[in-house]
Amino acid sequence: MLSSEDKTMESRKPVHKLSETIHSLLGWKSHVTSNWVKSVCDIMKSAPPDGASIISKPINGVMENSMKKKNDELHNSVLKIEDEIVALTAYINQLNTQRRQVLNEFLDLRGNIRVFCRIRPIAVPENFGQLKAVAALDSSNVVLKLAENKSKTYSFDKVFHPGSSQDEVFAEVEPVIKSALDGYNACIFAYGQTGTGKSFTMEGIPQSPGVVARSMEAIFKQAVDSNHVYVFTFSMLEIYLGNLKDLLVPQPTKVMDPTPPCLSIQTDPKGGIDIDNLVAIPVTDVNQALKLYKLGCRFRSTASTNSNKTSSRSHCLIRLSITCLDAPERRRETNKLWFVDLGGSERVLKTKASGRRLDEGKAINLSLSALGDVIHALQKKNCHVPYRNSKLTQVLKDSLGEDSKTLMLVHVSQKEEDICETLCSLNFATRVRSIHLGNMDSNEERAQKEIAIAHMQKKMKMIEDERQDVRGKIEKFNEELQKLTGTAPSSNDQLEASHLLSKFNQHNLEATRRKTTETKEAPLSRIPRFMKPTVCSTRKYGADSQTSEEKVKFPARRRRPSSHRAESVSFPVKRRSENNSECSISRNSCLGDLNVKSNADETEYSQDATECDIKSIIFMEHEISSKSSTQQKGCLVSSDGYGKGKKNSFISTNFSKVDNWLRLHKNEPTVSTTSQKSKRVLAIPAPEKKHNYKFTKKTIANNEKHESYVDVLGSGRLKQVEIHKPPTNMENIIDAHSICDSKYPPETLNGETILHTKSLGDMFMEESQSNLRSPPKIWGSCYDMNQDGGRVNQTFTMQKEGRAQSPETTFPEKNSCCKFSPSKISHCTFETRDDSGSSMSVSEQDLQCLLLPTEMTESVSQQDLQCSQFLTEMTVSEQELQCSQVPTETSTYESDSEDLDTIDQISENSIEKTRPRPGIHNMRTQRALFIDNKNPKELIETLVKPQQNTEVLGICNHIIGKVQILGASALLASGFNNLGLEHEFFNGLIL
Ligand SMILES: Nc1ncnc2c1ncn2[C@@H]1O[C@H](COP(=O)(O)OP(=O)(O)OP(=O)(O)O)[C@@H](O)[C@H]1O
Repeated sequence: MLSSEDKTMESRKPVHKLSETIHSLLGWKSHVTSNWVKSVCDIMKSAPPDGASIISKPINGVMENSMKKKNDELHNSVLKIEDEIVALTAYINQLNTQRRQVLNEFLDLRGNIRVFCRIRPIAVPENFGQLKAVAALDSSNVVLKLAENKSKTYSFDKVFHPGSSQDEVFAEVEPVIKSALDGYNACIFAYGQTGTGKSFTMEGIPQSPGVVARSMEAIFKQAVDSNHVYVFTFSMLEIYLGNLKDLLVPQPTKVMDPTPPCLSIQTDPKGGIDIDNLVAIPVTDVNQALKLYKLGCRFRSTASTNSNKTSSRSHCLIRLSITCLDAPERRRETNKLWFVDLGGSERVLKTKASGRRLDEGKAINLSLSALGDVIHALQKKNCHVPYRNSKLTQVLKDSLGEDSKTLMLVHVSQKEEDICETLCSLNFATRVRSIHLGNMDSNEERAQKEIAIAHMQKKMKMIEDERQDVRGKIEKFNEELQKLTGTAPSSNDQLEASHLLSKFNQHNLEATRRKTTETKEAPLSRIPRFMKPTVCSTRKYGADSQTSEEKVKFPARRRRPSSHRAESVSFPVKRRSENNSECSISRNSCLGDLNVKSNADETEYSQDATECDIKSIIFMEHEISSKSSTQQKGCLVSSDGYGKGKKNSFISTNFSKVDNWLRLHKNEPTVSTTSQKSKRVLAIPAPEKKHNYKFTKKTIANNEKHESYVDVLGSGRLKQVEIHKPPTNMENIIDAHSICDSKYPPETLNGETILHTKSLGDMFMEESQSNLRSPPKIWGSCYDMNQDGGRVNQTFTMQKEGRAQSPETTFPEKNSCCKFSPSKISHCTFETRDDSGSSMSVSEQDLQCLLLPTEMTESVSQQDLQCSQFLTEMTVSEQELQCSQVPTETSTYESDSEDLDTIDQISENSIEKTRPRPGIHNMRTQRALFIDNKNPKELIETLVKPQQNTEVLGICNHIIGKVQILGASALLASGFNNLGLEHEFFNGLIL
């Protein structure tokens, strides 16, 4: 039997021995023509890989030589092309370096800060009766007609007349974009009076995109064209009323929405500026960048003013971070390119702005003046530059100085009525321009500079043409190479790119890891108290700063509705089209119909961008791009998609902020109250469970005051009680002093005052010694425990006046007894929420309330109260506990202020010192203990010395009797009668 391998060999045999077969054929059949032999050889040559070995085996000397020759030729030509490509690549690199040098020289000559002036055209309806105050003299001079025979000329690097197109503007902006790719920090900003076309220049209109869109396109194209691999991240923020706002994060529109984390400006030791918490999204191509830009624009705050129907009420800043690891000649490994659409300067008198519009205008003017101061200081080469005077200059600090390229586009209006603003803008722009050019330059020097600049421009053009030529040649050679070898030329690039990407990812990952380890929080227990986060700081810095433990314990607080939000109403945007309305709206709302929540003087804007909007751009794009990115050089961020498979660490790191926020948005804290308005709380004790309680504070219902201190039993030690908004549906009476057991004086454990609460049984007993009168429908008790000790810290007594509503709130009328064990009484958490409708949360399982009979009135006597089996340390079964559900709805008996007064009173005075207001305090105490005791002193005495009360003896004896019965029963049950003791013995015990 032949094995499968042998069979394969057998099947290959004829092909392997084809040359020998031909030999033999030639010998045997001399009539076979040489043509036939040639054709057979051709077939062999074109045979599939299996036949490759045949080629290597020469048929004869001639064929061997010709084959070798051909192979060599092929090999040589491949080598030659490869050499050419290498040489051309080296040349193109040389040209790149030259171009970079020339560009820098050019920009240096022009100045690190270049200033362009753009004159806004007057629209036809506006044109009527308008005189033109500004005109472009030539491509670099502008004339301002101040009076009939007085005018002033201003010089700028470039002047765009009213008819200039967006293309023309961008052509002048492009060198700065190139500088950004060369590793320089760059900043392009639009300045000018409101309504002069800043947003038109930067953002553009759909038919004619602005500088931002064009720059994005150019930068991605140049990145692909270059021989380097770049990684880009996109961020967008606005400075509104002096505050930074991330435009890529949905802003809260509802009261319940969580507040996004605060953006804060950080300076690194090298002077670099970073914005903490600003979302930076990696973008791999221009489409992603533009989609994010569009999304951010939707979030911008705009409003209708007298000067502009869609006036920007903030400064909008777009940041493109560029990282390139394989280009040591670049200025920086990571640099930033800023696009800034400044808010329009406006004269309040003219715009007649008031309210919020006025505030916005003032904030804009202030920051613009701070920008002017910075520029002035830079111009004067002052040692102190006042960057810190505004958020705008702080953010742009490292992009405005010496080592960066700045381009300012000043916008002016032609209208005569705007002449003052135009004059201010032109003066400001001239001041900016003079930073580098210097006012001291003579005309001759300036002329020389202009010649040098022109020369540089020529040189740059030549280099650029040459580069294009060389690039064309390289492409041709690559195609030839592809034909010869059958391999794609980009494979090397891809390999290189993926290598660089992994390097970049590693770099980022390490940086992130370093950052996290540096900032890793020490365990809270080890941190000094003053360093621990406060509620405010936790709220300010968002949920991120909370430990997971904290998150579990204290669900994120909901935003307290600010007054203006509370006033917000929804109405269609179209109705607000009048100029100078007091409503700021998102940019998108100008385009489409939105549910804008706004009001007069309302500057909050509804943003309709949802989670989906962001995810669709951020995540979907990355999913898509991950497939296409391998095709591109310079567009290298890949991902396996959101939430599945292996994720690109870099992306995941960068997305985490968005994702966290979105998660935060989703996981709104759910209020787990069991005592919502109409919900009932089980009074029957829940099966005991092991709790890991760590309640350290109680929130006790009350009104505005936030905290009060209760000095318990005059011990001098304060127990902190936090007070929030009152639950309107429940009364809480805290009579800590009334339930503290005098037998066990308070002690301190871990700095906390520990109250040995009087057991409920004791209280019950005591109360029964007094005249029972008008017992409340509900009363209950709860206490909290520390995780470890199970110590009772505090006891609350709740009660309800009036009739219980529940049919379950029945109690045996005759035999009105209540059996319970304090040991079964578990924990109770009182929790009020300031904005959630004053709910009170009482843990269902933890709260064990004792319900007294509904019909229990003054007529209830001591005999009726057959509270016979009261055993403080015994667990009483659920059946024994004749308790039922307690409705939490309670009537408002006393005003909240009264509650507060009482608490205050308690806090101020120890029990001994207390001079409670007769009435309220008295009533409380009485209600707490179900007794009618006119004098609180008497009450205390009753508590402290119950034995002195003669009536007490009766009930005590009664209880003792019951205990004896129980004891005897226990003895019987455990078989003591077997010892020979007679029934009389047990009866004697009982009686
Ligand atoms: N060069 C221009 N060509 C055509 N229309 C223009 C031009 N410049 C501005 N406009 C138009 O003028 C109006 C106001 O422009 P824009 O909103 O850009 O001003 P702005 O300076 O950004 O104002 P603000 O500072 O209040 O935001 C827009 O309708 C815009 O389309």
